[in-house]
Amino acid sequence: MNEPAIHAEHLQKRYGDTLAVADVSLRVEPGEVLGILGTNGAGKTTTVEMIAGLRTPDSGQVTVFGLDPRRDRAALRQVLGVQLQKAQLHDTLTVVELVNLYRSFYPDPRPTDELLDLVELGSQRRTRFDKLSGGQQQRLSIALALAGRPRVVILDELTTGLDPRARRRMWTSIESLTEETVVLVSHAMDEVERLCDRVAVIDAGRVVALDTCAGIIRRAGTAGLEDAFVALTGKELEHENDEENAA
Ligand SMILES: Nc1ncnc2c1ncn2[C@@H]1O[C@H](COP(=O)(O)OP(=O)(O)OP(=O)(O)O)[C@@H](O)[C@H]1O
Repeated sequence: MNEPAIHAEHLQKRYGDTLAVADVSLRVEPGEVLGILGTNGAGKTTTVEMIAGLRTPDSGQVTVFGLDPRRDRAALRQVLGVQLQKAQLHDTLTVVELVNLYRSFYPDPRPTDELLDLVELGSQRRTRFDKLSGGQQQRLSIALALAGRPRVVILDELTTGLDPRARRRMWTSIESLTEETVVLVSHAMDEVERLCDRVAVIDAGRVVALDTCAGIIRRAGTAGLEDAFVALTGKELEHENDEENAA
């Protein structure tokens, strides 16, 4: 079998008394789009932060194309792009300055215009980061995650806070990433069903299902992914975009 893009085995992470990640094992194949689906506080962000080397697991192992995210930091930076929920960027730099700053970290970066087009920020190129809307800031952070042509991209809450049109356009952009391995943290069923080859359902820090959407639905014996999620976790997902989508 080929080397996996991501191989996580029995990851565990605690914050004080909170067991954020109890036991997460995942294998993501190169080129695959894996969704991580779970309710608030399920442990999704902590899981991807351990994959990205931003947090050290208390126990367990993770590799990204064979690299240890903590030990092989410099090498990992060349293969992994991360967009986290809250981007912390230099507020006073403009969109194009930030894009070019990030491009400068890599030997063969994507062209500036390609990045701006991908997230539809071409007309905001001279706007300072702190003058962008929340959705624009989020789109910029996705462009920055893709600047170095990473082999693996982690996107945490790709479209949360985006309006319905921006959401659909972002999906189209992600669908154009055919070479990359993508880990997409989400609590939106429609997003996961459209974009992901397989889905890991995480509940209370554990993987309770890891399969294609169709496989998860079949095993749960439900009509759709949403009902399967409820059957697996006993919890409902929030629907922050529903009202907007109906508009
Ligand atoms: N830095 C931290 N310090 C203390 N507790 C934390 C910290 N980060 C997360 N937690 C707790 O760990 C648990 C898992 O959090 P995590 O952010 O990984 O979940 P999540 O599934 O990404 O949630 P969300 O969908 O709300 O982003 C939660 O109970 C959260 O409150």
